[in-house]
Amino acid sequence: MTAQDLPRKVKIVEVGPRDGLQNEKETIPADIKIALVDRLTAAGFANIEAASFVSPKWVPQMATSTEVMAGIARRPGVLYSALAPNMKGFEAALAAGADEIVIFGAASEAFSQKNINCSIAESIERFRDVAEATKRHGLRLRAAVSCAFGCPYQGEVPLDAVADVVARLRDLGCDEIDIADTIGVATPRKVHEVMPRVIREFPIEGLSGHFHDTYGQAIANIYASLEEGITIYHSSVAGLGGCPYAKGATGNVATEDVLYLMQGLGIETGVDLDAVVDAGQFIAGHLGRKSNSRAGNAIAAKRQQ
Ligand SMILES: CC(C)(COP(=O)([O-])OP(=O)([O-])OC[C@H]1O[C@@H](n2cnc3c(N)ncnc32)[C@H](O)[C@@H]1OP(=O)([O-])[O-])[C@@H](O)C(=O)NCCC(=O)NCCSC(=O)C[C@@](C)(O)CC(=O)[O-]
Repeated sequence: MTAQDLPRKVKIVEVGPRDGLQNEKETIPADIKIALVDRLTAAGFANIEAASFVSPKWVPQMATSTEVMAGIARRPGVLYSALAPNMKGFEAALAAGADEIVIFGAASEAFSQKNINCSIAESIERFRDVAEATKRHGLRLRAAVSCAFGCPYQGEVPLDAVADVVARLRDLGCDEIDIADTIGVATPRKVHEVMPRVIREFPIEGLSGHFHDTYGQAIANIYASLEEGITIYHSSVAGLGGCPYAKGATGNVATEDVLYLMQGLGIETGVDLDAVVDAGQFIAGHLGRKSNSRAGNAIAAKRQQ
């Protein structure tokens, strides 16, 4: 396969304000989160994961989600997504005006227990109510499948387990399903095994690749996913993040790096790389550390010359 055969256009879902920030120890003021989302909106993303309505005891950083959703300057046509693990989360996300509800399950029993305190089967039952309510209110429904490429607790995750969860989430009426490498252990070979298997269960146009970059493989894994025809990718500005229930896992692949890759391949994203570099420098500055984006730092350094 050559670069000519890759998709010509992809959707990048910016998950920095949620997946990126949820793991930060210091409480980030809502106005900083709002300023970040507004910068990302201005950069041209069609979909931003802005909030998470989960137990504040489990993930304290997301406790300001209602305030964040109320404060952002929404651009018409942009989807602002929010995580909701149960009906309590759904009601809060609905009241906050989320455009898309994200339920989040796992292909690994052990991870499901640690992350949402229930088995995979129980999670599907909880999600059923959320899915029905989401559809009833005319909102979009997305689902994440954590540990699709490996689990921090049980290690190897069988392909059939991934496919089975994808099929169960499909049956709940999901519009989009995220195939997540929660701990960043995948390599392209694994991607070429997992993606074709899940494509058999769910329309390819609605499948996304959600890669963490713990082992530095995320860009290679995205390229492998492009070769499989996947056209939706998640990334986090400045490479923010890590999962609170996956120790040692680093952030999502940096959005700036993904945009640089897509630009180089001539693949349309509709997102302004320079504006994302600015957003990355803004949030890294607030956190008092260097951005994790190689491309973002290189572009920022070049501007100083
Ligand atoms: C799912 C639960 C709630 C179960 O937690 P539980 O303790 O089994 O739930 P519960 O129903 O027994 O409720 C316990 C307490 O939480 C409250 N509660 C219950 N639900 C909510 C809610 N929605 N919003 C606010 N509060 C809530 C509830 O009211 C109660 O409060 P109390 O009476 O003790 O004061 C808990 O395990 C939880 O919140 N987990 C969150 C885990 C999480 O957010 N993980 C990170 C996101 S997933 C991720 O990052 C992976 C992803 C998506 O990016 C893809 C990838 O890379 O893999």
